[in-house]
Amino acid sequence: MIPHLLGYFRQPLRCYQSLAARHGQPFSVPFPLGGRMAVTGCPLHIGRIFKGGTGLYRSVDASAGMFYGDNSMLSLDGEAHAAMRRALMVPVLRNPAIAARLMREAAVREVSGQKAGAPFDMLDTARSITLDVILQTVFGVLDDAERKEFVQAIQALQGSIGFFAVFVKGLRRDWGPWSPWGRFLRARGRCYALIEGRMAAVRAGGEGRGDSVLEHWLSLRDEAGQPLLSDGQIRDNLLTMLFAGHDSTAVALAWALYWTHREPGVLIALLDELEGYAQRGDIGSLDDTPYLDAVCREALRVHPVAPGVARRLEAPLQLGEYLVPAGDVVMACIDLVSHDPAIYADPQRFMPERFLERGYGHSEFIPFGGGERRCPGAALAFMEMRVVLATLVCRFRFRLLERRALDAVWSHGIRRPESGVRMVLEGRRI
Ligand code: HEM
Repeated sequence: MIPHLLGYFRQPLRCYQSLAARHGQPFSVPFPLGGRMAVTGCPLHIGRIFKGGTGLYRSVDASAGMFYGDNSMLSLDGEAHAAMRRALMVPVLRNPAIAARLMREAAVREVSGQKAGAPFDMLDTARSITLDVILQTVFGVLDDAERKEFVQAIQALQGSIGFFAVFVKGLRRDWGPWSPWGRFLRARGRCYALIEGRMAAVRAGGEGRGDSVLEHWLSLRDEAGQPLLSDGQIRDNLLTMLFAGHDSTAVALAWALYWTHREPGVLIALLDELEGYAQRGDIGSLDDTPYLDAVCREALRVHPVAPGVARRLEAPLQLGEYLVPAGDVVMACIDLVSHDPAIYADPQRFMPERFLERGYGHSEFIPFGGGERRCPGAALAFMEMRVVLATLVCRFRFRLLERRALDAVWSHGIRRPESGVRMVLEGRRI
């Protein structure tokens, strides 16, 4: 178990490729939270995993609620999960035109604050942009003081999640504010207090722009005219959105900007396609930009934010010749399928054109997972990648400081570029 875990955490892709070469797919490894896990990057198996119905799976970690709150869609299973998703699945992009405008403004504001000629970390900049966007999407407009408080509270919560507490349940105990779990609980309490304050303000004064996720959830009613969601359900799921909704998008954006500036041909082709957007600045010019889409898809393919998505089985599941027993975990391995040379020729190379030359199936391109737990923020995240990337390359000239191949390292439960993507702002294009 230990050598597997060490190899996995250092280089998940290499570890899984060597196990797949030795044992075929799916192959089985010990699962840190109990039992074994059948891992597969075969599109046929992945399709089968994603087709499994509501009753087939339960959470891989029964105590997930300890992190996100018991009402979070991340903590629920089976029918309770399906019902919560039905209630909560407002299109996060309720008004795409407004969302795109705020994404563009957030991108310009953040980068305009950089000093020309001084090195900066593009991942940090992307995080500020995506945090701003998700806060405005979830809560509507916040004043500067409120925004600052939310940003500090979310960053403190993120910084408080210890690596070991994720995998060692015994460490999830409150031994005071200096203990790892105690620090986490207090940081989460601060976020709860801010969210509850915002809910009260919206209720009391109708504060808000009218199109925020919070306002929508507060307005939902059941057949008897009673609120559909309790305060606890709204609070836990708002925190889930804030948490799940910014870091992963920032990482994907940072990788897209890294490759765009590492491969000069990619930047040239992108600027060529985006000429209309650069001249007019209207979001409508981004409606038909296949190369921009392909760059974003390729960044998600080469560097999946999560190595795979896992489900614990309630009933046995046949994957090829292997019957995975109930109680074990199955993983649709994003890393393996994204780097399968039979699907993506020369998989280590960043080649956006591959997405122009052919389409990829739902089980071949899975950066957002699939089935009933597919990422509910996928449309928002993809749109944000497109708008922010297009805006930054059209408005600003950047130089990449580290041209070497960057590894991905674990951070706060996802993987990010090891040194954050160091860049220099060389000037403005427009
Ligand atoms: C590039 C950015 C993003 C990537 C790569 C990403 C990826 C993922 C993946 C792989 C999953 C697991 C899916 C599964 O189990 O099949 C997931 C779940 C989730 N994501 Fe995202 N995500 C991104 C952005 C977002 C955003 C912007 C939001 C919120 C607005 C969000 C909210 C969530 C939530 C709430 C879940 C849990 C869904 C459930 O368990 O039912 N994500 N995401």
